[in-house]
Amino acid sequence: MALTRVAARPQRLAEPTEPPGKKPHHLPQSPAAAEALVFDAAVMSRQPEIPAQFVWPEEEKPTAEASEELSIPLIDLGRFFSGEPEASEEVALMVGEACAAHGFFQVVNHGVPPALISEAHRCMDSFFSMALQDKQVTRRMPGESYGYASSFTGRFSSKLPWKETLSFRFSPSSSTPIVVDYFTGKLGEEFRHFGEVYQEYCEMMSLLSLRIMEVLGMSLGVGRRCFRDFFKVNDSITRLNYYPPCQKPELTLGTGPHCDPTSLTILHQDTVGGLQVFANGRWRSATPNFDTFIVNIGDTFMALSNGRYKSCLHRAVVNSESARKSLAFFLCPEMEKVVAPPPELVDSAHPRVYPDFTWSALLEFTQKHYRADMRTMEAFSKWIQN
Ligand SMILES: C=C1C[C@]23C[C@H]1CC[C@H]2[C@]1(C)CCC[C@@](C)(C(=O)O)[C@H]1[C@@H]3C(=O)O
Ligand SMILES: O=C(O)CCC(=O)C(=O)O
Ligand SMILES: [Fe+2]
Repeated sequence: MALTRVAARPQRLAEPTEPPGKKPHHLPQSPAAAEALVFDAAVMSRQPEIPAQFVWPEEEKPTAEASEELSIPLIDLGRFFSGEPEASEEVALMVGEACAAHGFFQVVNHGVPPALISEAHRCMDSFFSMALQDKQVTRRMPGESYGYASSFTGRFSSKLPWKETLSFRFSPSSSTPIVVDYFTGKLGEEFRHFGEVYQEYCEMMSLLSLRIMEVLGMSLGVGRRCFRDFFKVNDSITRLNYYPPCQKPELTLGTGPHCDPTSLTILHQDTVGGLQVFANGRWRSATPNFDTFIVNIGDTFMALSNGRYKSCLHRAVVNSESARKSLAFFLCPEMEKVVAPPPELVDSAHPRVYPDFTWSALLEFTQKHYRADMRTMEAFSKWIQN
């Protein structure tokens, strides 16, 4: 990405209040940090080196052994909803084992039309191939979770991820087609088709999330309705990840090692591959499979399970040959709903692991005070209790 300097819009960034005892993980660039750095992927790929801000520390750089494939538990949702109790129990057992071990599985027979998935990928190609200034029209403002971001140059000063993202909100209870309105409102009437594609995609993702919540409820012994009802109304985020080719892929990361702070992530990656999961003490690659969605437990659901299920540690690597894309649907509860495990999951042998919190508080923590990584919940718990 070419390093160009543009006059920074004068903007007061929230004074970061780092969690006590934690070295500032990142500090939003203050206006005094002078001009915002703008990285233009279209130009960068012709530079011999990558900017220093994109070079990650030795201990976090991708390694060759991580490219070995991970055998991902394959969950057949058709079997769970077949009406045969034994089949449902068997599927719930498989999901429970995967979630207790590493918080990661994939679902097949999910009911999402392949044509919709293909069109969603095609629209992503079209959006991210636009000129930077046209994408910047939807630029993400400091502290916000929605909009276009190029490598988060405005948020972080080091370990920049080699990616561009477009994130937007979805709520099934919205009285208007919120995704259509976002695309037509931000980009104009000519983007109505994009909006309709992603509106339908988000509606399918929300329904799929609720079906997966039934499986998770059964697997934890709290019943199929427990988490399905908790997330029936949700305030979720869809993120389009675009990873440009990088001439030094061994020096950087598309997305750094992290657990999603959200509840459940349903991810569809294109055929290029690059998602890696930390399981059994090693990084392993998740091989793309067009017919399945990759599902991972996030921090908020880990708290809802009172720590029984693991928030999945994962990252994304890039390559020098081709761009890579992934669509991530992040299921999130209503903003002010109290996140606390069902009483069945708390007893003398399983005391509360995390304090009550709201998603809005955790989201604000990750957007204004702390860069989500593999210790977000530890830092957040300290932060809200002080
Ligand atoms: C609520 C969110 C914050 C992030 C997007 C969603 C869920 C995943 C989070 C993220 C991807 C974790 C790694 C760091 C991050 C800054 C990123 O690389 O994009 C995180 C997202 C964010 O804060 O924008
Ligand atoms: O692109 C990927 O495969 C992973 C992206 C991711 O982990 C995220 O957006 O939270
Ligand atoms: Fe993630």
